Amino acid sequence: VSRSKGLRGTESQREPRIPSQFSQEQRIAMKEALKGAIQIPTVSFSPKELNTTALAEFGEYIRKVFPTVFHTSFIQHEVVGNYSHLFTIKGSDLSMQPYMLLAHIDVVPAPDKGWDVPPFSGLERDGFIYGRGTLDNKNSLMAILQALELLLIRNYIPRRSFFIALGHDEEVSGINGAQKISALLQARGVQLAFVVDEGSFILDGFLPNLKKPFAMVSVSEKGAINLMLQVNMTPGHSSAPPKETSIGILAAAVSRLEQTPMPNMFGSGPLRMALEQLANEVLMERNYVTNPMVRTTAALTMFNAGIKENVIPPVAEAIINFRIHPAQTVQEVLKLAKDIVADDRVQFHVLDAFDPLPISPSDDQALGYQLLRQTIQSVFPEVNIVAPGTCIGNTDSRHYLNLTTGIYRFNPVYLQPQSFSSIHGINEKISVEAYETQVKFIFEFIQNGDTDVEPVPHLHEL
Ligand SMILES: CCCCCCCCCCCCCCCCCC(=O)N[C@@H](Cc1ccccc1)C(=O)O
Ligand SMILES: [Zn+2]
Ligand SMILES: [Zn+2]
Repeated sequence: VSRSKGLRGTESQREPRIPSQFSQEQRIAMKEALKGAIQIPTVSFSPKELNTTALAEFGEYIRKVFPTVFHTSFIQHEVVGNYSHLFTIKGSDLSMQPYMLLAHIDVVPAPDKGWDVPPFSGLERDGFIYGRGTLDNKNSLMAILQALELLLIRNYIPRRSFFIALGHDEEVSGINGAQKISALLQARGVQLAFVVDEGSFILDGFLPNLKKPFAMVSVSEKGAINLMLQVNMTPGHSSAPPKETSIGILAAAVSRLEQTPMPNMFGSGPLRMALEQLANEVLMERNYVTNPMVRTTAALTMFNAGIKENVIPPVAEAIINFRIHPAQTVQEVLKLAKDIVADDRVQFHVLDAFDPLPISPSDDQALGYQLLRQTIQSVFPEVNIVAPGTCIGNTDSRHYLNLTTGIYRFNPVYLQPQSFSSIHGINEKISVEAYETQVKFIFEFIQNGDTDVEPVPHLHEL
């Protein structure tokens, strides 16, 4: 948490800096490009149900909208896993370790109901572009390519190499996109200085006792367990019901899980330093958006039982989606869940699970974190708190653990609680101004990446 600069700036750059000012024509073109991206319905329904027609169309679209990116001699473009894209931008100084920018092409489904404008229309209303993907995550994808296109047409040549990885199945696990790109780079012996992905924002109005917005750069993300609970009982005629049925036993078990919060871990994990000063423990756990920051959560997401109205069902099943706080492990959460359920008739089947992700460095020597902080300070001078935090969901970045210890999740966009609800919800939108600022941020960030690794010590202050 600091206001001071952590990296040496322009004196270590060899090329003159390109100012992040864009013509009126360019500003119109960039917002129209985002609208066009929103109009392609790249929806992921499940790992096996992707809109492959839309994903292929999206590949054609970026070729059309960003011609310079695709026709620059020092940029290599590859399609991975049929629909994901990997760009290798070769810098002039191969002694500098490369980094990687991530974004994803796919979006979650968006039924029309409840939207002010159709979710795949990309319509502009009152200065906002509406549609699925405007915050998650076509804004990042388009802003990255747009910033690079604008730099290239001004003859920019990077010193430090970098990669851009655009996954096509993040919303359904990333195993055919990000995971394949990661394996490809590993096979090539690539090691990255750091990775920047989606996963956090400039948070505005989330903490009741903090009026000022603050930039939360997530240095970890929660683990997860998909746990299937199953109760098997003897079936029979519904006219003579037993005292307890599989449905009743299971319902009671999941209700106990829902009603018994996991322990409050406030003060543990990467948020510790910042939160102890920024936040109030009790107020945080009362709010459903901030509660996941302080504990492991348990969401009852699927329930299945019964075969006929007049048959006592043999089996009842439920799925609980846990998101594990960085201060806990899969094994600890399973033990807690067993103690809460406290019924041997309820069988536990772990469908899949992973521990919280390692905590990336955020000290003065951490290049990725310091570059983000430096760029936040210059593009958002009004934001004077930058704090490390935890991402409450999972992102494609978890597939790149083999390539780097520096994984940072941050979108340079203001987020209010209302806009948080629109992510995976209704009326997802971004203001034209916020999108332009995101392009500017990446335009600056890429140039900042060319600085030498010479962190300058700074004072910690709030
Ligand atoms: C200290 C102040 C606390 C304020 C808390 C406010 C939190 C607001 C931050 C909002 C960021 C939310 C962005 C989360 C990105 C998660 C992306 C996502 O939805 N991922 C899926 C991926 C997935 C994983 C596994 C299987 C299928 C899909 C997810 O479910 O996590
Ligand atoms: Zn996303
Ligand atoms: Zn998402």
